[in-house]
Amino acid sequence: METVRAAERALMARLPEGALMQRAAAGLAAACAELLGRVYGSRVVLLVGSGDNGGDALYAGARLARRGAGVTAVLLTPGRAHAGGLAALRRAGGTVATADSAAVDELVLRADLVVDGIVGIGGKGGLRPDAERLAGVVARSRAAVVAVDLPSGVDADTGEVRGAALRADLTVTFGAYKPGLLVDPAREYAGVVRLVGIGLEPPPAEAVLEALQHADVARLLPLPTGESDKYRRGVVGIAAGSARYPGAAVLAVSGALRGGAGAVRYVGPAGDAVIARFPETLVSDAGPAKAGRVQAWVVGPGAGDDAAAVAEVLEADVPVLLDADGLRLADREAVRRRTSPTLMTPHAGEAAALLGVRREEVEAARLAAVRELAAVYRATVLLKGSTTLVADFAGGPVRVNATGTPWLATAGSGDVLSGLAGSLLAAGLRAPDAGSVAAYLHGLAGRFAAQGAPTGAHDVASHIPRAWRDVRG
Ligand SMILES: NC(=O)C1=CN([C@@H]2O[C@H](COP(=O)(O)OP(=O)(O)OC[C@H]3O[C@@H](n4cnc5c(N)ncnc54)[C@H](OP(=O)(O)O)[C@@H]3O)[C@@H](O)[C@H]2O)[C@@H](O)CC1
Ligand SMILES: [K+]
Repeated sequence: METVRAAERALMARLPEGALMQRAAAGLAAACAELLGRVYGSRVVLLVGSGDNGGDALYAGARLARRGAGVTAVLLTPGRAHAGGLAALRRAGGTVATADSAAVDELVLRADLVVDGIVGIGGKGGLRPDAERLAGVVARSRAAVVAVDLPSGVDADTGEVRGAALRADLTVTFGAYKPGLLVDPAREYAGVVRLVGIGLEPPPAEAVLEALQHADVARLLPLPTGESDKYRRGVVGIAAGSARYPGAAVLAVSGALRGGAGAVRYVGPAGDAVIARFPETLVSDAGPAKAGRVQAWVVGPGAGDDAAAVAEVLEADVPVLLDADGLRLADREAVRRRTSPTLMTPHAGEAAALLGVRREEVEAARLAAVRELAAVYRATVLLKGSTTLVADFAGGPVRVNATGTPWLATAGSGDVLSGLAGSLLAAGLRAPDAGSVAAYLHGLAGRFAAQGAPTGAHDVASHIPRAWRDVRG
């Protein structure tokens, strides 16, 4: 499993700094050269802060200057720039300016490439005023922007962005991905992220985030054996849909049929619509308590105000997935009391309502929000959005899903996800695995369905089998 994590400052500090910085600068310079195409004669501006992040930029700038680029370092804190890097740049023929000199805006506006070495993992707080002003000039420039380690102004550990930050086309990061490069809103500022190995392997036990890859998902997928019958493969119960929203039931069932459970049992008022589309569904209109045995429940998509169904499901001693109206109707104490796993799948708006904060606060601090919700409900929480996060109340790394696509932001897409994740729960996956595997398959299916064009939720569901095949290789 590829582990992504917060920057490990203590570990880095024990290693020979000069050597690591040279490796970092070499990787950075190579990426810049690739982006420039032709290095000789190009105009490069380095924005240099007072720490080692600026040192990386200076050494990389020296490498580009040796290959014939015109390189100017703009120092934000003259007198405190990395001394070795500055000397190397000067030796290579680079020039130096200070951020307050009148010519700096012109330099930035005419540059082919701007290298953001203002601040890296050592940054605290947002950009300071002089850096903020420069960020504005960079935004007006046509230059390509390469961020060193991470875009200056974003929070490396949380992905939060308070105030202005540099917007990069490419971020060259060293040793390990930082949460700020993977979690929105910071992720948006990073552009394409390239990892340059510098010989630092983070200890997995200290990971803050982790991302499943194909091989991890393939290991977790529930596969039938010779012994399997439909009951051994698990029955998933779907309590969803209403007279007003029968489509939510159909879509949740469409996801559930492709999640590995042996059978799907539907309970609710949309049975006719479900059967018409998926005749293999077991349908009943009695409440969940009378529906017969299931190995996991999904409750909520399009369910309207059926609080009784939600309460009945929460009493069941099997894993429960709460989505949409189910999140709103569930009693917090009833969820906390449960001894079987609960998986909650809110989007930012629903998470905000549950936490009693504004939606913008959840969007600005997704990592903190998903952890808090998991702790408050003693549940596993899958926070949907441009980067889907899965946190468990027991702690451990938060899982970030890498397969999503903006095309998935379409009506009914969440209903498909809930059915799929519920089916994986019924097939025996742990709640964090069911949530993260479902998000992974759903994201891939969304990509296959969309292929660069708008798509509907039913189409995403019908591409789930292709996602399975893709994962299994
Ligand atoms: N260690 C290693 O082995 C390797 C590390 N590497 C590289 O080093 C980077 C980390 O370097 P670092 O620790 O020197 O911190 P860094 O991010 O440059 O910033 C700290 C400086 O900035 C200042 N400052 C703080 N906040 C600020 C703000 N908001 N706005 C402006 N300034 C602010 C603060 O000074 P202050 O003014 O607060 O006294 C301090 O001087 C890392 O990201 C990677 O690029 C690679 O070479 C690989 C090997
Ligand atoms: K930076």
